[in-house]
Amino acid sequence: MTTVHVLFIGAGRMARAMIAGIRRRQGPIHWDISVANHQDSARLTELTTTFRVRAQTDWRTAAEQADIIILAMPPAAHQTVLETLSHHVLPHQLVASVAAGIGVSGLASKLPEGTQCAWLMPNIAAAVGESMTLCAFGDTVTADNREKLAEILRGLGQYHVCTETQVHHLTAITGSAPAFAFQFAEALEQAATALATDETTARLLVGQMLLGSAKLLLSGRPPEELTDEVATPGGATAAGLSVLTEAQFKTRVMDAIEATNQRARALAPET
Ligand SMILES: NC(=O)C1=CN([C@@H]2O[C@H](COP(=O)(O)OP(=O)(O)OC[C@H]3O[C@@H](n4cnc5c(N)ncnc54)[C@H](OP(=O)(O)O)[C@@H]3O)[C@@H](O)[C@H]2O)C=CC1
Ligand SMILES: O=C(O)[C@@H]1CCC=N1
Repeated sequence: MTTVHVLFIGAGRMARAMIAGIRRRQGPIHWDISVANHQDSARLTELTTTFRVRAQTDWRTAAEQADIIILAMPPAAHQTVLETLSHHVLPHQLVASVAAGIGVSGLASKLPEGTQCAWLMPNIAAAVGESMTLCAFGDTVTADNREKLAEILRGLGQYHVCTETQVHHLTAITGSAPAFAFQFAEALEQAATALATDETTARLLVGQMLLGSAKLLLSGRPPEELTDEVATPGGATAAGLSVLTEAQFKTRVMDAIEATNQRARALAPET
């Protein structure tokens, strides 16, 4: 079995979800994973014991051994880290960032010319192998490194290769929208507990309802058609849908998407 060395710089929520996803998959590669963060040593200890990863107090040492370096830290931390990394990165290595707004061109512009770069936009469901991850590759990435990264992304769930511009526009849809879905779930759970049941039951009812709805969507049927199938003409669901329409539900969702993507662009360091 091939061993591939992966270094995560940043050990927060996204790194944890990705490592959990990678460790779930029984694929053709053995992943030797190192993890570094800024200062939270308790976090590194927790990751080490849970996921068989190596904690690194100085990522520069581990960077030399890495085949793939994944930047999983806030966009604002990239400038300094990339400046240092540019003195260490080697031509055969792949540098990938999951930071919102960063862009594969932004990444490449701060590293030596020809450095192999990729920009990923996973989501938190990577932890359960159900992320919808976007991936934009830089021009210089070799077929071998594309395949290695693809193997990581298969561990996280589904992935979709697209352009950098598409990742900018779709960040809110795949990276952030799980939080919107969780807010919807929270509102439904609150209604369920206020009206009829306990919290555990409410979680099951709402979670299974969302899972079933997602499966129907993934079967390829359009949401308008599925909505019509639920809403019997003149029936109960139609009354609830009118309230959402009155509140301009779809417009508000679009506003949230735009605000998210704008903020992502603003957080990224200038190229
Ligand atoms: N959370 C999500 O669902 C998603 C997040 N992302 C992206 O993932 C990235 C991380 O987000 P998230 O995990 O939520 O954030 P967290 O705040 O949970 O984690 C950030 C991590 O980065 C580390 N860090 C900060 N500065 C540095 C530095 N200079 N050098 C090394 N490590 C550093 C922190 O270390 P310490 O704790 O020691 O300070 C921490 O481990 C962001 O760029 C975000 O845009 C992308 C898609 C989804
Ligand atoms: O909130 C954030 O900035 C990150 C980007 C996508 C999801 N979380």
